Amino acid sequence: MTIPVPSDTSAVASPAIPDAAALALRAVHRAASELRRGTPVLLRGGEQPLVVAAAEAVGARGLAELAAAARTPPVLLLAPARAAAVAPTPALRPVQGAEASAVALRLPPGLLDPAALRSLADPTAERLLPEGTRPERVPVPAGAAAALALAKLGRLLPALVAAPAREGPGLLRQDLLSVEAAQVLAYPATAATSLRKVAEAAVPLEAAPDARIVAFRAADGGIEHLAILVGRPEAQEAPLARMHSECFTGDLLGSLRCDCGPQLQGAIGRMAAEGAGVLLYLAQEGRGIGLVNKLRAYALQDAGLDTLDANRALGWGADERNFLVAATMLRQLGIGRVRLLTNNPEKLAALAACGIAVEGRVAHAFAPNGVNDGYLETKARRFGHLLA
Ligand SMILES: Nc1nc2c(ncn2[C@@H]2O[C@H](COP(=O)(O)OP(=O)(O)OP(=O)(O)O)[C@@H](O)[C@H]2O)c(=O)[nH]1
Ligand SMILES: [Zn+2]
Repeated sequence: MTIPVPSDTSAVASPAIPDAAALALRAVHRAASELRRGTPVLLRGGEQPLVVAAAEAVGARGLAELAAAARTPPVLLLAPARAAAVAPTPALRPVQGAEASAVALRLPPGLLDPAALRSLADPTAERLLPEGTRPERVPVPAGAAAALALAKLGRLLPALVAAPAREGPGLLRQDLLSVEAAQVLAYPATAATSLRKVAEAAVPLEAAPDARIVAFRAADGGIEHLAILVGRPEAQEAPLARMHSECFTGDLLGSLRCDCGPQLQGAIGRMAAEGAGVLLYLAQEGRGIGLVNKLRAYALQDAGLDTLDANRALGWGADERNFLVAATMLRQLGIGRVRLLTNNPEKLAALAACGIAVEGRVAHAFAPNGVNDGYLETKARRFGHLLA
């Protein structure tokens, strides 16, 4: 029996990326998974390693492992916006550089418990703290910014228990995974540039019978990003393109809270009408915060915050997406110039900054549906979205 060889081997071959980059991606991806399991990890880079665990995931066992590896009692690391809600007192000293993006709080013994940590981390899980147990601000340890970044890569709330690690063989016996702070900070760019085509097939769509899907995977082994090609966009001078961030609720369920469903279908329909286009379906649910955190943000929006303040209250930025992913995919598809379907000026600037020539913007606004009116109004007023 002969095994058929695909005619386009670029669809299956995965050119090697430099060893150091591959090892860095592996180390960071593993460490983020450990945090999701409630296991502590070691962050190296400062004068002494920091042992950290995710506040929303750590249980009694993880806290005991952390204590065994720590030189001092742990502190709680939070993003500044969340810390302002938990401990509204001035910082002890002005903070500078990367550490300005984190706040450290001393944890009174009563709060070093999984349920208390979860409620300190998560504004949607808040419960009253016992009288006199308000956490107090302390100096931020080196590596705090990388610790918060690692939790975010694991799509966890940026809230961690952290302590300087003990030196010596005792630490090795703990068998904790270790990762470099610099590798964590470089991860989004390293992962984006490591994307490679891993599969390709024709998938005729109701609105676009001549459609293909090309799947791209990063060397970290994480979730794939998809390109939906209508016709042959690579043969056009500057084809229609859309960078569409995944929205489980809007794209799949038809949620009325956002405009993603109509934007997705509308983009494909428009590309079919023009005869060609490329829609990049990016695994960046919730503007990069993940579905679980988007649901938390929705709960905060139901309590009165808008979409931007809800992200910040959870400790995230307003928009955590990285569009280098999209530029890498376009380049591998042989598309260097595009007309971008979007209302978001940040997307135009971000794609251009990654080396794709953005020849113009094609407006992509849909009428409010009675539920998403406030959301669309916030996008225009606070994100600068263009309405036409
Ligand atoms: N965090 C958060 N994400 C949301 C919310 N509503 C929708 N999203 C996410 O926002 C993303 C949709 O953004 P896009 O449509 O790609 O882009 P955009 O920034 O709105 O710009 P356009 O190109 O004009 O649509 C999806 O990942 C949604 O899951 C929300 O209230 N909070
Ligand atoms: Zn949506």
